[in-house]
Amino acid sequence: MSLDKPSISPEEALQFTQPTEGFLCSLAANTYGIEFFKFTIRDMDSNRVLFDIERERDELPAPGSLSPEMEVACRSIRYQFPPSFLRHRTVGAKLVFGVGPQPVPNFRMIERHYFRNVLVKSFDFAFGFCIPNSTNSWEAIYDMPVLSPEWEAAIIQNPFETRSDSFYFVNGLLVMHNKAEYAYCAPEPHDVALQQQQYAAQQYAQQQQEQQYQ
Ligand SMILES: CCCCCCCCCCCCCC(=O)O
Repeated sequence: MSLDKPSISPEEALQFTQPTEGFLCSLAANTYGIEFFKFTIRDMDSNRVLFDIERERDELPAPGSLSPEMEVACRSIRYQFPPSFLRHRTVGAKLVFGVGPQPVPNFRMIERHYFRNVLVKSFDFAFGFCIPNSTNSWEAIYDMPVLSPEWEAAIIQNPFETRSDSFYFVNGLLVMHNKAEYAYCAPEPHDVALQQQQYAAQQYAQQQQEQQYQ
């Protein structure tokens, strides 16, 4: 990846019609020391938490200290959601992040979601100004797309062929670019709970039987 690559503008990000080839800025472009600590997704109707991840508050890797493979890995994430995720009306994605010693003006995220090479939904969220050395909490509200039954089935049946590019801008300058891949075929939480209950009942029955023979 070349550090000399000219940055893209928010307007250009909003024109993309398919996932980008690779990343459009280097890790070194994050000169504001923006660091993500916690990410929680909840269903806005039920308030149920659908995904929650937290990471250690350690130092950002020094530019150039990671191998190219590690660099790709630390900018990419794979989500596994159940099919019902696609049927929520709105989900809230709350990000807790810190910034370095400089003020961060006009912090903005543009996120493009594709199935294969077709744009399914585009999001454009503005956080605004971040105070130097602050930890901030930002909940972006995603209006979920209304999918036809055919599209929904295709997305569910083809795990990780739904992808997104997240572009983070400060004052119109691209400072971070991350990628995500999605499988929407994970077991539904109520099925997992049912399996756990069935397993516990089997274990209990087995224990009772063993006690009878002692
Ligand atoms: C099939 C298109 C669905 C579009 C909506 C998906 C909403 C997903 C919310 C979570 C996005 C997290 C992105 C990230 O990790 O950067």
